[in-house]
Amino acid sequence: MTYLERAIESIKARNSHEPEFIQAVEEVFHSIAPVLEQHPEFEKANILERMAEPERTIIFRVPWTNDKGELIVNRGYRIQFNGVRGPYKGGFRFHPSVNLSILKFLGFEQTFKNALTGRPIGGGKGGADFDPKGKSDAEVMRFCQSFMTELFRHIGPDVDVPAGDIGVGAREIGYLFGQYRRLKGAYEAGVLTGKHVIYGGALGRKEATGFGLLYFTKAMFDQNLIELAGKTAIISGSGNVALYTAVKAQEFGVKILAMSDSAGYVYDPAGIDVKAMIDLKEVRHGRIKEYLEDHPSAKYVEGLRKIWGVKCDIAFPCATQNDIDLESAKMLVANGVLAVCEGANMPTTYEAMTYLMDKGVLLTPAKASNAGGVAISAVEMTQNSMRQSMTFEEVDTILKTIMNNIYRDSLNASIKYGYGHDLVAGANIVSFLRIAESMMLQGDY
Ligand SMILES: NC(=O)C1=CN([C@@H]2O[C@H](COP(=O)(O)OP(=O)(O)OC[C@H]3O[C@@H](n4cnc5c(N)ncnc54)[C@H](OP(=O)(O)O)[C@@H]3O)[C@@H](O)[C@H]2O)C=CC1
Ligand SMILES: O=C(O)CCC(=O)C(=O)O
Repeated sequence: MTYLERAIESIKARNSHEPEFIQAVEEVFHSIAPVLEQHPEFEKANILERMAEPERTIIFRVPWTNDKGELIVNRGYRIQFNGVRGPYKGGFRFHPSVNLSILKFLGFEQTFKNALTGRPIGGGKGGADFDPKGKSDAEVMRFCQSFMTELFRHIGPDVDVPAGDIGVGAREIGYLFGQYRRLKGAYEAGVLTGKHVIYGGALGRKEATGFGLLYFTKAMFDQNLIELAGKTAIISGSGNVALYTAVKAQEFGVKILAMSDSAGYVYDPAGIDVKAMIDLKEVRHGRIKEYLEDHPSAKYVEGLRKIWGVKCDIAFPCATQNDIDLESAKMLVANGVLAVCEGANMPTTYEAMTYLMDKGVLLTPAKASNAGGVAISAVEMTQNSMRQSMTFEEVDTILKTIMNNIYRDSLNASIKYGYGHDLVAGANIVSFLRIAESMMLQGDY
């Protein structure tokens, strides 16, 4: 058995009840076999097993009272995965499906993604099995206050800097920040990112993940001499990442044919009216099928993953993990898809990813193509430390540069290690090397 095989076996045995976590680890570690051959020192330092074990996992009780006066108990988590390159950094997910496996996969992915940005940030992730959907503002506030009442002692601008993810936007970040400030008795603006711009958030953070995804996609299309303008696309999800993917895609001349939520998708042959979709989702907090009320030519189809049967040139999975399974990938290929560009974290199963690449479909790996959000979170941290703020245009220019750099670095690493134009392998290798070398320099922790 090679070192790589032994390490994977050991990690699987230690985390046998965590399928999403094992999936994320295997995907990265399979890419780095040629790197290990050139760096025998990594085996001696047992880098792989150290990298796959979070530095710290915090699990805590979150009691709160609902509007009926009932006391509800949720479970809160913070995984401080790897702090070798800076304060732990990564979002909170509030969703009923949240468990240790999902948060560990997200924390592991985040560590690699953050290294790709080139910014001085480590990796972490957190959240709770709390569902903000259908809750009043007052209930969400009480939940966030209780969550932060435990968590505040574990985070800080130089320690661990959380942000948003599924179910956590500017509203939740505001309540969390307010409670942190109250408990600390200090205005530590850089303790959370994704804050409202009126009190220390960065202009452009809200748009950054979606816009960054399009900058990365454009770099890939340019490299392959394919025109982006005039293409058709479908986007799963209709949350933060999906909406701003739609905005920038449209600006680049792409026609969005369909978008979804967890109940179903809407198809608009005239092209999705993105402004109306933002109003429906961000302002009115409606379900996606309500889009039909003002757009009678559109149709609504119920069911998870049904959207992948819509014929398109580009698929942007922007909802959640394992959204594109093998069956969905086969539908996309049968309909002639050119590219799958990942906005969500690990939205494509390993089998689906392998199938798509074997069929010549261009694929942008999430940890590279959705890194724009956390990259601009790091810019927000910088602004907060300097007590300054930048214009939207300044932030957008930084975002473009970072996304183009990630594309270039991933492509070069893929070529250097014999993978050709495989951005999945390239992104895994670049980030692995940055983390491994930083760990080697800091001793055997
Ligand atoms: N926000 C950010 O900056 C970043 C987010 N990401 C990733 O992008 C993805 C989307 O995040 P974001 O847009 O912030 O989240 P939001 O909560 O804003 O939106 C999530 C969207 O996905 C849909 N969805 C479909 N199926 C599921 C499911 N099984 N579980 C949860 N949601 C589902 C939701 O529909 P419904 O309303 O019906 O639940 C909703 O439309 C996630 O994978 C996240 O980790 C990655 C990088 C940065
Ligand atoms: O902005 C951040 O810190 C985290 C964003 C995030 O959760 C992600 O990149 O998956």
